[in-house]
Amino acid sequence: MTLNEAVKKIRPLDEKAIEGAKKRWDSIAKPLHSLGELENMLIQIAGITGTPDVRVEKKAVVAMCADNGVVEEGVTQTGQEVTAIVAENFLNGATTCCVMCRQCGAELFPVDVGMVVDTKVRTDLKVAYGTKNMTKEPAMTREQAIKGIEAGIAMAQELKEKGYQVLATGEMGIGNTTTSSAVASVLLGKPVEDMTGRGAGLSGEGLLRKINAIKKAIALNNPDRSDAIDVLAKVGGYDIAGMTGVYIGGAALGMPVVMDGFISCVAALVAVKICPQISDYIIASHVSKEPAAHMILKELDKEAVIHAGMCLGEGTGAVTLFPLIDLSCAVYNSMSTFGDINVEQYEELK
Ligand SMILES: Cc1cc2ncn([C@H]3O[C@H](COP(=O)(O)O)[C@@H](O)[C@H]3O)c2cc1C
Ligand SMILES: O=C(O)c1cccnc1
Repeated sequence: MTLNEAVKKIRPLDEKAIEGAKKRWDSIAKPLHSLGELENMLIQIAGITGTPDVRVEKKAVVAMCADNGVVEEGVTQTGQEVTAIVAENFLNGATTCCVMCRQCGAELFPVDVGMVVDTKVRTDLKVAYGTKNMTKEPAMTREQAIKGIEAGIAMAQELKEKGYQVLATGEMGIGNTTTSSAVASVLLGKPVEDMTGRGAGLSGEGLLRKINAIKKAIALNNPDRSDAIDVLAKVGGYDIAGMTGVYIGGAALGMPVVMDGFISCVAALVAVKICPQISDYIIASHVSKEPAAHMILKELDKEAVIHAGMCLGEGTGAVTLFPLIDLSCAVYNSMSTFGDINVEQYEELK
């Protein structure tokens, strides 16, 4: 499916299914709306999937792996080689996100969308061997950015065919908090200083270099704020593009997509700028510790239920939401209703 085809397929949520899910929650023998956002999450999933019969048994994380040319500017604490090491560790079950997935019964699918080396991770959706250094030239061409997005759409399609019912976005790409801050700064029209944090543990001196590199890249490439693909191509990366595609593909195929942290939220912002309706298909998980994370969530008009000071990436925050979705489903699907029990006891609650 091309980007244009996917965008054309996106429909408003199913109002009948939403009403059905609300009715189901209100019939359950507990105080009304007392599970707060956990109730809203399932109502949203009902609207996305078009049925109040909410089942979220098969869950997948797509981890978009790519390298970012801007790493040459000394904007990260670790070297570029770490991208490939962690990417291969996804296959060995040896990353943080793998451990979390195992614990809660989710599957992780790493994809090489643009790493500088080939590894055992699948390369069939690879667009290029890393982006260019955006402080010297555009990170990607527009065509490459669209190919990156279409890699994400292809993954959503593949996982839908394999029977997955909910997707989460994850990534691995040293330097991708630099590109995320650049994209966010342009799309939100906010100062680079306010949008930039320490990523995976950058020193104070490094943070200054990072801010300066982002400023230089934006000044040189002059991305068009009203054209999210232009912004993504000039100062983004393949990892962000791939995740943008997962949101677009998920929305086109009627699948909920759970956002992870800062990088993941920036990719969602790009998707929503391409097609605002996609927002209805996105579920927020946590508020990353990166300083601009809450601003992106605000721009997306999303409420994240987990405030745990996490800033790991890979999809870890999104996977942390999975057990909460399971708990919510368990209550929704198996609790007794006011109709099943002695109604008089509960009369006051209704
Ligand atoms: C060993 C290691 C494992 C990781 N897993 C996720 N990230 C996280 O850190 C990177 C972004 O931070 P920055 O922009 O500062 O490079 C991304 O790959 C993100 O997923 C990691 C980073 C490291 C070092
Ligand atoms: O919020 C995130 O996803 C994040 C923040 C810092 C480093 N890696 C990921």
